[in-house]
Parts: sequence; C-alpha cells; structure tokens
Amino acid sequence: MDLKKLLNEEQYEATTTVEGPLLILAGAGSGKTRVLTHRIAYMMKEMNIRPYEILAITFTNKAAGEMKERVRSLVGETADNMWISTFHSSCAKILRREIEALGYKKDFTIYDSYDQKSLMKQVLKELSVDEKDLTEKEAISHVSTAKNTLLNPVDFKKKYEYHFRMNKVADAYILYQKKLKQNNALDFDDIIMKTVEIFEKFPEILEKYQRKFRYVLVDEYQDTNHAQYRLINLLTKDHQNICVVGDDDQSIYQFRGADIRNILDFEMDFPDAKVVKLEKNYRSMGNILAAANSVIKNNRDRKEKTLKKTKDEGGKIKIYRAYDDFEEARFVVREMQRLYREGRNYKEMAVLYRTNAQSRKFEDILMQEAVPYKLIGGLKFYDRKEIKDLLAYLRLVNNPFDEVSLRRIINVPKRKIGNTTVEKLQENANHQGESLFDTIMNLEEYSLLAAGTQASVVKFREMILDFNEKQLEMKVSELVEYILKTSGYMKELETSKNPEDESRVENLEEFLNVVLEYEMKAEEPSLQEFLESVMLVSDVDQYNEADDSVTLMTLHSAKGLEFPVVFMVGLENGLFPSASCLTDPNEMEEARRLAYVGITRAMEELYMTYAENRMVFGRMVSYPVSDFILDIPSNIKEHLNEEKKVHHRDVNPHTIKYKDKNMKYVDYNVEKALEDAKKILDFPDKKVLGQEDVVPGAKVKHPKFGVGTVVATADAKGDLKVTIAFDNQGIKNLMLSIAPLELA
Ligand SMILES: Nc1ncnc2c1ncn2[C@@H]1O[C@H](COP(=O)(O)OP(=O)(O)OP(=O)(O)O)[C@@H](O)[C@H]1O
Ligand SMILES: [Mg+2]
Repeated sequence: MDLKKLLNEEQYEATTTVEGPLLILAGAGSGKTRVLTHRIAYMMKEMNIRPYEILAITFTNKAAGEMKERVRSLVGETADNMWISTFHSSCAKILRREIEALGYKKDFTIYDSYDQKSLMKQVLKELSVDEKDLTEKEAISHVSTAKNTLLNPVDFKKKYEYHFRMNKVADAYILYQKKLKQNNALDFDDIIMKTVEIFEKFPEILEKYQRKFRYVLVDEYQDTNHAQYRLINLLTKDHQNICVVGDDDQSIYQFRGADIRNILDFEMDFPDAKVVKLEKNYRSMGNILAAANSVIKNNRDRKEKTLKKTKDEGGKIKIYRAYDDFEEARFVVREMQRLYREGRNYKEMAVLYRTNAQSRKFEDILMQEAVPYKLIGGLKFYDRKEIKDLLAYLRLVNNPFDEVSLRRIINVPKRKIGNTTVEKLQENANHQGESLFDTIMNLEEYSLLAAGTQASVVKFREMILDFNEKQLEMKVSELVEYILKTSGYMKELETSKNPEDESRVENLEEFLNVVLEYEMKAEEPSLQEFLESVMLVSDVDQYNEADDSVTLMTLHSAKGLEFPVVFMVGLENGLFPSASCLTDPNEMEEARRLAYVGITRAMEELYMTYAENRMVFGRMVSYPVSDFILDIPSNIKEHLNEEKKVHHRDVNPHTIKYKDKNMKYVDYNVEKALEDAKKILDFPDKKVLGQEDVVPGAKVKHPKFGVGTVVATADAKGDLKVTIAFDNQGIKNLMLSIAPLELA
C-alpha cells in the first residue's frame, strides 16, 4: 500500500499520526473520510493494531457500511472484526452487554418516534395534562433535548422548579422514564444517555471499554451532541487516542441538539491536540466550489477556511425558474432523461430538497416517464400501519413487558377487547405496580372483567404465550408466517373489501422478504437481533448503488455523499430558506450550512431550480427566488430561461398522473390544476375543517346533502368518522378528510 501515491501531503500526515489527539478540520470534499479509511488501514497494516482495538463512528448506517467496504478493500476480511458503526449501533451493542447494571433486562426494546408518541400520550393522560398546556410533541421534544444534554429527570425537575410549564414537562419526563423502564424499553436518545450513565456510574465497566477501544475515530464530528461528546470523552480521556474529523460549515443538526462547540473547543479539551487542515477539494468542479463559498461566506459564526480547487472551472451553475412545482418536477425529469440519452447513468443524478413532502411531485413524474428512482425517507416502509402492527407482535413476543406494543395489537384484529377493558387492565396494573402483561397473566386473581371479556383476554394471552414458545423452535420467517396466520391478521385483510387492504397484504409479503434477506445475511439469526436491525435502520439505508436509478433525498440525508449531477430544488425564500429563517439569524445560518452541504454534493454539474407558484397545504402560494441563488455571482451561473417569463400558457397543456385522496392515480390536467388553484386563491379564507371544528352539536354544510348537525364522531385509522344528521337527507356517516364540509 503506497499511501503517498493515494494521498496528498497533509492527508498523509493525518493518516500516519496515530497516537494522541488529532483534529482534522476541513471543508467539504477535501478527503476527510478518505483519510479516516486509510488511517484505519495504516493502523492495522503498518502498526499491527488489532481490528477489535479500533472504534470508528460515523453518522449514518449508510456511511458506516461504505466505510467498512472501503476498509475491507484496503485490508481484507479482518475489517469485519471492527466496530465501524453509528453512535446508536455501537451504544446499543454495549448496552446489550451491560444494561443490567442499571436494572434493565438485556432484551430491551428500542422505541421509535411513533412508540414514543403513544407512550407520551398515555403519560400526559395519566397526569391529566391538558393538550392546550402541553402537547405530546412538545413534551417529547423537551425530553429529547434534556437527554441530549444529559439532564436526568430529577435534575430536570430541580432546574425548573419554579417554572410553571417546564415543571409539567418535568413530571411528564419522570413518568415517561418510569414507564420506559417498566416496559423494558429505551428511546433513541436513551441509547446514548444510558451508555454514558453506565460509564459514569461503573468505572470498572468504563475501564473495560477504555482498554478495549484503544483507538477511537469519529467522522462528521460537527454533528455530535453533548451526550455523544461526553461518551467519546469518557472513552478516550486516559489514552487520548482520539481522532475526529469534521467541518463546522456542515453542522446541520443543531435543531436536534448537535453542538458546534464540540468541534470549535476540541483544541481546548485536548490541549496537546494536533490539528491538521486539508485545503484541497477533490470532489467538485471550480464553479461549484465557488458557488458553495459565495453562499457560506455570509455566515458570521465560522472558522475561516481555504478550499482550493483541483479541477477546472467546469460548466456554470444552471438556474431554472419554473412556473409552478409541477413544472419544476417536469423540467428536472426531462433534463435527467436528456443527460441519460447523452450517456450518463441515472445513478449519477440526485434530486435534493429540504422537506420530504417535496418528493411526491417528482415521484409522480418519474413514474409516469418510467425513469427508475429511489426515494430515501418519506413514508418509509416501516412506518406503514400493517408493518408496525406486525412489528408490535414480534416485539411483544420478544419482550412481553413492552406495553406500547401490547396496547397496539391487543385488539388488532378485533377480538372484543375494547378500550374500556384495556383501561381497566391498565389501571389495575398501575395500582398493583406491575406491568400490563403481568395483570393479564394474573387476570384470574382479580375480578376486573365480565366473564365474556375475560375469556377474550385469556384467549389473547394464550396466543401470545404460544407465540413465545414457538419463537424457540421456529426461524423468524416461520414465526412471522405463523403469527400472521394464527392471529387472524392476514385473514382480516384478505377478506376485507377495502382496496387499500390489498396493498397491505403486499407490504406484509414484502416484509417477509426483509426477514428472509436478514436470515441469509446473519450468522446466527435471532428474533432479537432482527428487531434491532430493523429499529436501527435509518432512511439512508434504503439507498443502494447497484441499480441504475436516480436518487431523491433530503439535503440532510445527503451529507457525506457525492453525485456527478445534483438538482437542488425548491430554492425559494419561504421554503428554502424557510420562512422562520428570514426572521431568525441563527436559523438562517443553519439553513446556509445546509445549502453549502447541498451544493458541495455535486461533482460535475449543479442545477438549482425554483417555482414561482407552489401548492402548500392545498393552497397556491408565490414565493420569491431564494437568497442562496442570489448569493451566487452572475459570472458563474446561467439562467436557463431568463429572457422569457414562463407563463402557464407557454407550457403545453398536458395531463399528469396524480394521486387522489384514495391514493389512486387519476389524470389531472395542468390547466385544470391551475383553475383549481385559482379557486382556492379566490376564497383565501375558506377554512379546511379540522377535528376540533367537528364536535357533536356543530352545524355543518355539505354541497350535496345541505345543512346538518354533527351527532357523533369516531376515530377511524387516523381519520375521523363524522355522523351527521342532515336536515333533509337523514343521517350520514362521512370521513372528515374527504368530505367537502364547511361550517354552516
Ligand atoms: N488525494 C486524493 N486524490 C484523489 N482523490 C481524492 C483525494 N482525496 C480525496 N479524494 C476524493 O475526493 C472525494 C471527496 O473525498 P471525501 O468524501 O473523503 O471528502 P470529505 O472531506 O469527507 O467530504 P464531506 O465533507 O462532504 O464528507 C472522494 O471522491 C475522494 O475519493
Ligand atoms: Mg466525509
């Protein structure tokens, strides 16, 4: 391995500095990640450091996989013995071995944001906190911030003793944490916080890991939060063999608690730290780099850096102004098809946007044009109801104390165990200080339920116990099939007349593929490991370079990646940067860093597009062009359609496929879309009715049925079923989301 040929002088120096603290601070595309992989190879090959003595941490599973692949190509299979993973996976692995020290069981469940939400909902209900004073979302966000700064419930309570609202948050935090523990579950932030807690409370455990991981490397260090920082600090404070790489200009997770000071203060924390700067960009053409610099230089709070180009100027940045968001998507797809005809592969191209919601229009047109694409994020497979239900079954089998999963499926499919019954059981559990499952186990001891209901619950209990036994003898895939069959879940879908349920069956079949793939890959497949791999999978993991398809992803998930052709879309003041940035300088600085990340993903060609009109929450709005386009000097950008103001009449009338409210594809004419949009604009105050408007007693108006009175409402799979007594048309049941109701 002739490193001198593969690396420039500074990179070589950083690669071969193995002992002691090292900070590599450098701009995008300067080879930071490349240094990390070569450094690992150098440590193993030239210094005989054992693979299991190295801990390498990156930000996404995708980045970890890529890093492992690169190390493997340099050193061979020994790379497999290394811990190259995300903060969360490394900590989950440590916790599987050590968490009993904190009184949890080793087979703990990891809760995602949905589980968190339902648990917090229950907490707020039990504390009788009014939604008006504190919503689940707010409570969760405060708790997350607390955990990211390592503030435990007791200290949190003390800190906010005299603060009315935060005091409520504190109570919620305390009960939430208590319930997590009862459920033998951890949320995402706990994974880091609990590891730190163990390291702080049990020095002998810490020492064990300090001795094991003699060398620690962290990529994307600018995005670590305080808890992660503390973790690294604990692990390395004795041997000080810590190498961190990062770029303060690419810190884009401050809204989630990332602390940019971690990188700015590194030299203070490790006074002997060696600092290496990389000043050459190997990724992008000159104009792209110049564009990135012209945006980021407007930030005040940054370390000045030089980033010299190694390539020639390349073409200019292409700016396109679309009449509306449909036309923007059409332009991008057309351009992709043109590039493809000229010899580019689809996998060389990516569309980057700020919010997931922007993807759908691109998806529709890509689908219509039969251009293969991958969507990263958005409504993830694992977020679908049927997948979550099935996962809840599996999690419950794995860990019967998991109350959230238990409550989710106790009556799914329907087995005559209604809400009231569940609440009765829950109350009893709370009263007895035991878990919900314990109450179900001991049901015969309490006389809580009527005989019929009791029999239903017992039947459910027998079923779960049976699954639990089967788990010991069956493969995960067999267990999945067994559960789907025995629980009656599949049958309910198959006999349903609802067309949506057909695709649910397909999704469950796809899930079985996920399990089978896992079983093929895993050395010793187990339910627990499978669940863990599913819970830790991040959006970016669906990304697979093997197929030739274009990539759609948010700017956030694009960090660390590179593409020959990048389309940054939706560049409008109000969208990117978002409206709140325009009044808050800190948010504006974070948005600018995000723009910098986006621009620097491009290697050869960069397009930036904006739409003059855009549908936002069912309304057409007009935003001005983004500051990020204006920041780029005119000598390095070209407007693809500057002279002619695009008017919708210049766009050929065309129909596009559009998903209607039933998720069915219908033809939608663009002219008609504009007409529809105008109608909305003409009645800007027409209010879309929300759940809060449709309460029993409310007078409503329907274009066909006339005026009526709401008599009842009921939850219906995330929608609201409204029963209305119409003055002249009798009683009707309508779904709120699709019924064209107005207040009368
Ligand atoms: N010395 C070099 N010679 C040739 N190519 C290089 C060299 N250094 C880096 N590269 C290439 O430049 C590109 C960017 O490198 P890398 O991804 O390591 O940068 P980075 O600093 O980690 O960027 P980011 O900040 O976006 O994560 C990669 O394609 C890499 O292979
Ligand atoms: Mg990198």
